[in-house]
Amino acid sequence: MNIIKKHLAGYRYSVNGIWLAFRSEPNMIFHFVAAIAVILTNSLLNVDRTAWLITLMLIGLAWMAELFNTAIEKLADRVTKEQDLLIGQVKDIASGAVLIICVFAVICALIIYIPYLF
Ligand SMILES: Nc1ncnc2c1ncn2[C@@H]1O[C@H](COP(=O)(O)OP(=O)(O)OP(=O)(O)O)[C@@H](O)[C@H]1O
Repeated sequence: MNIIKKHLAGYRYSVNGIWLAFRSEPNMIFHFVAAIAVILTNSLLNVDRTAWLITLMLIGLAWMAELFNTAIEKLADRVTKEQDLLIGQVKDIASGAVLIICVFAVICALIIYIPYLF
């Protein structure tokens, strides 16, 4: 019973983490709007099951990258808020991870949607 309680408490912390990221990171709103746009486009174009799977995975990966980026930024700010070369590099690399998944998501979206449009 204790194990189940602990496990369920873990979900509460995780959901709290997602909520905190939404509150502290404006980019999360962008990712949310992009996810809604993708879901609407998929429905309007009536895309096949594979396209749904790929786009949903990309949404998940983009959100995951943004959450890691937000966590790393917070940790970096805890280390120091002074200008620091390494902290700057750490933040740039974390934000680069988000950019990479977003660029590949756009490329995948073009490959998936273009045949449905023309
Ligand atoms: N303490 C620091 N020392 C050196 N450079 C920093 C420092 N804090 C931030 N920077 C630089 O400023 C950039 C933006 O950092 P900031 O903490 O404002 O993130 P942000 O604008 O929320 O980024 P993101 O859009 O990725 O969420 C970093 O990528 C880094 O290049």
